[in-house]
Amino acid sequence: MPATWSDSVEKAPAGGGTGATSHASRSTYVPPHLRNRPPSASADPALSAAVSYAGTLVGNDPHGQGALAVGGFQSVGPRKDRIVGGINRGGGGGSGWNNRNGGWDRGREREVNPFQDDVDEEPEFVAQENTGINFDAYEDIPVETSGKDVPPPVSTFAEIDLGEALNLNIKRCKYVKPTPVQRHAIPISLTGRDLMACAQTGSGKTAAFCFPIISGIMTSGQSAQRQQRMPRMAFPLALILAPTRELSIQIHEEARKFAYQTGVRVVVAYGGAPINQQLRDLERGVDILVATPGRLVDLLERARVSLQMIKYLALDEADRMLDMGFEPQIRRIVQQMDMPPPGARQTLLFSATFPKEIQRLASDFLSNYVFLAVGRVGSSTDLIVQRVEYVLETDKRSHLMDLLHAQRANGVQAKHALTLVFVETKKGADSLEHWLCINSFPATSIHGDRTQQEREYALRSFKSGKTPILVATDVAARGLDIPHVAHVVNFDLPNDIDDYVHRIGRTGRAGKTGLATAFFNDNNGSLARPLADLMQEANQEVPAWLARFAARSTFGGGRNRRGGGGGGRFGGRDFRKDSSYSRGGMDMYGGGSNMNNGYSQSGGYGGGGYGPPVTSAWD
Ligand SMILES: Nc1ncnc2c1ncn2[C@@H]1O[C@H](COP(=O)(O)OP(=O)(O)OP(=O)(O)O)[C@@H](O)[C@H]1O
Repeated sequence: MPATWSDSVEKAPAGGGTGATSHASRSTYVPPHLRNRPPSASADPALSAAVSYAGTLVGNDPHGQGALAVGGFQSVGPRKDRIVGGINRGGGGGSGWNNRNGGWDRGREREVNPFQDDVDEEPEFVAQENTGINFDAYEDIPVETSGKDVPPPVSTFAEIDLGEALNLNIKRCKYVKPTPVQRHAIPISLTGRDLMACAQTGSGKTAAFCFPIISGIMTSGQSAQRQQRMPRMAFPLALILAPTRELSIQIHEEARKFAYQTGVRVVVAYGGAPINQQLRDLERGVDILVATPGRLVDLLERARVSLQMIKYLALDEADRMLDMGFEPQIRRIVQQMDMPPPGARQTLLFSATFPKEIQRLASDFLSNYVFLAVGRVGSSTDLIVQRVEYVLETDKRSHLMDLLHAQRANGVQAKHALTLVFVETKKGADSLEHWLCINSFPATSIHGDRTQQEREYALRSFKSGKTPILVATDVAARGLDIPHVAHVVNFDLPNDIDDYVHRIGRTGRAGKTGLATAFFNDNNGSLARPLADLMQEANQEVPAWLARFAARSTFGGGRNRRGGGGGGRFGGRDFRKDSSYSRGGMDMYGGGSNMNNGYSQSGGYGGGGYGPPVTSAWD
C-alpha cells in the first residue's frame, strides 16, 4: 500500500486493468511515451517563451514587440491543411471520425485503451505533464459557496470514495491532487446536490463534473449492460451538453479516460459528422451521452434516444448554453421531452463566467442547488500575462507580423509554443490564414464555414505543431484544452468581456503560464471599461491610454452581459443574494453563505470595491 496518494500516483500502473497487481519488474519499467521526457514542467519551452516575451514587455517596450519564441517555421503555401479529395489521412494523431467509436474495438469487442500507454510507439502529446502543476498557493484562492447545508471540501482524492477503477484512472492521468474546483464540487455532487459552479478557465472543471457522474453510475450498478428497454432506442443515464462539436469531442475523450474499465460507457454525438456511426454507437449501449444540442434534438426526434432514464444532467459552458443562441434548444431538451424534472435528476452547471441574468434563467433547471465560485465569477487567471496594444484596423496585419517575427527570432521549437489568433468573422479567418501562409507562417483555421472534417483536421494539425498558428472565430473560444498554446492574440476583440475571458483562457491552463495580446482601437470602446477592470483585478498592467478610454466609456453602451459601470462589479456572486431575489428579507434559497480560505480577507465581491488583489491558486 502506498503511503500517500502522491506515492501511489507515482506507482500507478502504466497499462490497463483495475485489478492490476504490481509486478516486481514493473517499478523500473518506463513506458515508451514517458522516456526522454524533460525533467519537469518548468522546463516547458512554451512556458519559458511566454514568460520571456512577457518579461520583455513588462520592461516598458512601448511597441509591445518582445520576443516570444515560436520560430523554426518552414515556408508553405496557403491551405496546406485542406483535405485533398475529401480523404483525411490524419496528421498529429488520430484519423477522421472512424476513430471515434465510443472507445470500443468493434472487431474484438474490447475496450480501447484511451491512455494509449499500452502501445509500443511514441505518440505526440499523449499525456499532459500534470506533475508540474504548482498547488502550493491553493489555500489562498477565494472560494464562496452558498445554499443549504453545503458539504465540506476535501483536500485529497483519497478522502473521496470514487471507486477503485476510477481512482486508478485518476492516477493514470497523473492527477496528484484535486484542483480547488474539484475539491469543492466533487463532494457536493457526490451527495446528490444540484450545483452551479464557476471557476477559472483551465482549472479542471471537466473532471469536477465527470468524476461524480462516473462514480455515481458505477455505484448504482446500472451501467450500459442493463437490458435494453427498446432495441433501437438508447437510454443514457447521464447527459453532458456542450456548445461546440470540438468541445463535445474533447469531453468525450476525457470522460473515456476517466471511465476506462469502470464498465461505464461513454458515447458522443455531434453535428457535421455522419449520424449512422453515432447511431451504431448508441445502439451498443450508452451510460453517458456527450452531445451538442442540435444533434441531440435530431436523435430525440428520430426516437433513437430517450431521456427518461437520465439521472445526471451536466451543462459545460452553462452560461453559453443558456444564452439566447442555445436557450430554446436547451429548454426543448430539458423541459419538453421525457427527461425527469429537477429534483428527480441531478443537475450540474459549470462555467468560468456566469452573468446574473443567466444565473436567474438557470435556476429554472435546478433544485435546492449549491452555488460555488472558485475565484471571482468571470475573472481571468493571473497566470495569463495580458497585454493590450492600440492598433488601427489598417495596421493589424503588419503588427501581427511583427509579433510573429519576434517570436520566430527566439528560435524555440514551434510545436511547443502555439499561437491562437482570434478574429471576428469566418471570412476574416480565411483571409488571415491565407495571408499568414503566403508570408511563410504555417497557419490553419477553424470556423463555422469549414466542414467538420476540415475543422477536426485543422485542430489536429495545430495541436501537433504542424501548423503552429490557428486562426479562429469564437467557435474555438470555449473549453478547448490545447497543450502548448503559449500565446493568444485577439486580432479582433470580442464585444463581450466574458468572451474575452474564455478566449484568453486557451492559454495559461492547469498551472502553466501564458500570454494574451489584444489589438484595441476606437471600434472597441465599449470593451474598454470591463477590460481595464478585468486586467486590474488580475494584477495586470493597465496602459494609461486604456484607463482613459475606460473613464470615457463608463456609461457607454456595448454588449456586455455584465452590465455597465459602477456598483456590483461583474455580477459576481450568487444571484440569489440580490435583494430583488430574496425580497422582504426572506431567505429564498434557504442557505447560509460560506466564505472559505481567507476569502473574507481578500476584499469580497460586493460593495463595488475591488479590495486587495486576490492571489491565484496557480502561482
Ligand atoms: N487534479 C488535476 N491535476 C492535474 N491536472 C489536472 C487536474 N484536473 C484537471 N487537470 C488538467 O487541467 C487541464 C484543464 O482542465 P479542464 O479542461 O477541465 O479545464 P476547465 O476548467 O474546464 O477549463 P475551461 O473553462 O477552459 O473549459 C486539463 O489538461 C486537465 O487534464
